[in-house]
Amino acid sequence: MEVKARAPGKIILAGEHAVVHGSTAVAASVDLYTTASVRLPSSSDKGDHDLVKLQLKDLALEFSWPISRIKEALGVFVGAISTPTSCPAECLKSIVSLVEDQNIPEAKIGLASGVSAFLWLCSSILGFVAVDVAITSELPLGSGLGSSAAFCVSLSAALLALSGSVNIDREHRGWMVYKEDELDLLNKWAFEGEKIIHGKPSGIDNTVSTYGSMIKFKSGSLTLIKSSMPLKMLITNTKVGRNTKALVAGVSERTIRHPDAMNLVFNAVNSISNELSILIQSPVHGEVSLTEKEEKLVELMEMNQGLLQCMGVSHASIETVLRTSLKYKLVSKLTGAGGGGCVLTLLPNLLSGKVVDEVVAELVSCGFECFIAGIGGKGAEISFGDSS
Ligand SMILES: Nc1ncnc2c1ncn2[C@@H]1O[C@H](COP(=O)(O)OP(=O)(O)OP(=O)(O)O)[C@@H](O)[C@H]1O
Ligand SMILES: C[C@@](O)(CCO)CC(=O)[O-]
Ligand SMILES: [Mg+2]
Repeated sequence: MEVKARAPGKIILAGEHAVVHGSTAVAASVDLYTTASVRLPSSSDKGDHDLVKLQLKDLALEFSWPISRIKEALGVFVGAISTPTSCPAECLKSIVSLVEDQNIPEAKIGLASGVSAFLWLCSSILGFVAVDVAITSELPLGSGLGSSAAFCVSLSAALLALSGSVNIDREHRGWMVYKEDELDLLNKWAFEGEKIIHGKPSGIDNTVSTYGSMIKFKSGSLTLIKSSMPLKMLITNTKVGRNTKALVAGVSERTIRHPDAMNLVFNAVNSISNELSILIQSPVHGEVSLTEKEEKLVELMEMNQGLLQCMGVSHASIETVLRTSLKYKLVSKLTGAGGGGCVLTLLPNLLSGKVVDEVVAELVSCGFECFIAGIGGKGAEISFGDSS
């Protein structure tokens, strides 16, 4: 039996990092997906019926463990748990040793946390059974577009579909969406995977990947929102690698050193996110009103970027994108954890295509990659049998 699940990445319009410390943030899904195909091999599949296998297709990597090895390492901690549960520290140690068995090449060692999250989700949701999982992704990994969340959401969605713990029409062909209670369950499992990858996630990335659309998020709760103005964002990937867990930990350490100052920074971000959410939802009355709203949005993005610099998560490559876009009177802010990764630039409604081409050409000449993705679309979906 085989099931596929796909889950989108995201951009954060305002509030990254501060959201980990209780501030409001605003995020939207992007139409770039991670897909997990999960198959339970039958006893006639020679050699595979006693293995747990993970294939990362885009990276041409494959990992596998005999079920007996996983059971021996994790048996005391897990086995088809019906409610989303955090991986205990002792269990994580055993998972790390299972991952070490696989000798991941040093250049790709960042994948170890994703493989660990896989082992926790797979053995907790399905128990100790042979399974063949293949992952493909349209998202750049570790670049601020929520690749870790899309990985955890797509994987958990497919595993839940096979576990029998969700009510779903297995005869339906094509993509379908879980019902609300099941989406909540999926989101909670994905959050447990994110904890293994991010350390201390706020939950915003897995939430927007699960539900899609655009959300306002604060202290674990979401409000779906809808922008009344077109939001065209140029996404520039600086291609500077970074790791969200380390950046989140760095902000927490700065907060311990300067609690009063940092709490004021987080409060300022909270106000920016709330103002941004009201601004984008309020009605637009003609072109003048749209231009005015864009000017306010640009100012909020600029202020948020300044506060992210205060938190210590900007980077020389991000500053280059800011300076380059500013030459064309365009404003940018980092998105996601920063430290490199992706930057958003608002493309106002009346901006000419010629200017967009020029700014893109200059950013590309710096070695960056630029693209425009659709935002605020679908969340997680699953499919049994053939789908495209
Ligand atoms: N398709 C995938 N296959 C395997 N592992 C993945 C995949 N996507 C993400 N990961 C795991 O997530 C890690 C990247 O997560 P990280 O949180 O650092 O970046 P991100 O999620 O892309 O950005 P942000 O958290 O800022 O939005 C990878 O190093 C890997 O461990
Ligand atoms: C940096 C952060 O705020 C967003 C990463 O996309 C971390 C989190 O909220 O889990
Ligand atoms: Mg992440």
